[in-house]
Amino acid sequence: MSSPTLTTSSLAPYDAVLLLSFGGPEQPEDVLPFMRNVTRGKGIPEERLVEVSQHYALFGGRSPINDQNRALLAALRAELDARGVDTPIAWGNRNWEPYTDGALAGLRDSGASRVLGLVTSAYGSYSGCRQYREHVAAALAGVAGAAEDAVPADPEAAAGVRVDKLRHFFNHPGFVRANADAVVEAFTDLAARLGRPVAEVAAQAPLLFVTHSIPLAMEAGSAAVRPGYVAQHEDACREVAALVAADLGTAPEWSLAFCSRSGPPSQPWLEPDVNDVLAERAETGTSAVVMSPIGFVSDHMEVAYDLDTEAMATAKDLGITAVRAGSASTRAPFVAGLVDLMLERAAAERGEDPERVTVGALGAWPDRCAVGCCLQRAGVDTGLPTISQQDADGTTEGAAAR
Ligand SMILES: CC1=C(CCC(=O)O)c2cc3nc(cc4[nH]c(cc5[nH]c(cc1n2)c(C)c5CCC(=O)O)c(CCC(=O)O)c4C)C(CCC(=O)O)=C3C
Ligand SMILES: [Fe+2]
Repeated sequence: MSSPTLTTSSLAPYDAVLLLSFGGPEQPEDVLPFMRNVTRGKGIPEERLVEVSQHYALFGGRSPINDQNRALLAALRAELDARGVDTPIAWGNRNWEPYTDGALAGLRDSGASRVLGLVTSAYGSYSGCRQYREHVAAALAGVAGAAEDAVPADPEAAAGVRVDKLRHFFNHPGFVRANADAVVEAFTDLAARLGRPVAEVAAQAPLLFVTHSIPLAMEAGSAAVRPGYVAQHEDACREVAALVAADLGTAPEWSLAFCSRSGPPSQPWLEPDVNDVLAERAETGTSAVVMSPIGFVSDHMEVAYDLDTEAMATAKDLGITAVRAGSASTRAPFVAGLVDLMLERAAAERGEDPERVTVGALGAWPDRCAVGCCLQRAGVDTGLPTISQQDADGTTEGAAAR
């Protein structure tokens, strides 16, 4: 869905784009070291580590996420080429190879000094926003040769590379359209399985949007400055459901459920869990559902295990026919929307006033986060160096934190 206002074929002032993602193991020996990277300092119980390692073992010790990012990288390259943009695009992960520091060092060595970072998280929270911003700052410190426990206050200046993170895209029309297309396909598939008209099925089978649960303290942290993680999801869900209703001629009843809860049992996380929702639904007579993994950009391990393996088994036990909709992955509207966002941001950095295309009620996410946005725990600002943040006075001119 390319916007008519974004016809320029330049990403100037950016020298390069960096796709930033979570990373995942690619062979059995990688699983435990990857898990330790992810959970370092997070207070995740050892039993949970062992349990999640077994999810990876079920899939031969290989997460699908890296191949999905390779596919996204190729799709973005093709879309940039189609628009006549030859800006290079690289890829780095937070938790596994290829790591962000190596990608940044490579970009710097090839002469890049301004990089546009695209994080594969649609929604803002510590997990999807600040944790990546702190991670890039630490990676830049590494590129600059600083010790791991002595991150300079301005890692971008030290490394000679500035990284701007692209705004969150949960309410961008490309992401919403891609998810809606996938849900329409899922209802069509469900109707075929039941041998009934799709409009009739959409009127009766609930649409369960599913996302990653986070601790309540992290949810509160996400909601301190802007509408929080849950509010962002509800906005996206409402928009996806409206497009589905327009396509199918019937508005499905929808709700938001959570998966992949972690952490100690004493720590409250967002609920309801998708398995509990299925059980409640079965009790009130539901016999068919569509599950849309709206919180996930691709069908990585949370989708492959928590939805396709665990929730599907729950549904089967309960006698519910369930179809899992696809994710945005490399669907054309999503990929085109991401390139629209890159062009929008580049125009803004050139001092132009591009249209900030969004759907829903929340408006465009700011290009730079406010101080105190997306803290890990509400009210606790560790003050760690981060990229893509405003200065304390709300400007972006200072050197310390962008
Ligand atoms: C909001 C969110 C997203 C969605 C946004 C986004 O996409 O960024 C996401 C994505 C992902 N999470 C992933 C994997 C894991 N997440 C874990 C743990 C955690 N996730 C959390 C949140 C999120 N996570 C949180 C609050 C924790 C507790 C520890 C902490 O506070 O950080 C653990 C440790 C074991 C466990 O506890 O489950 C693993 C292995 C993978 C890779 C999958 C693959 O390999 O295909 C991906 C894409
Ligand atoms: Fe996670």
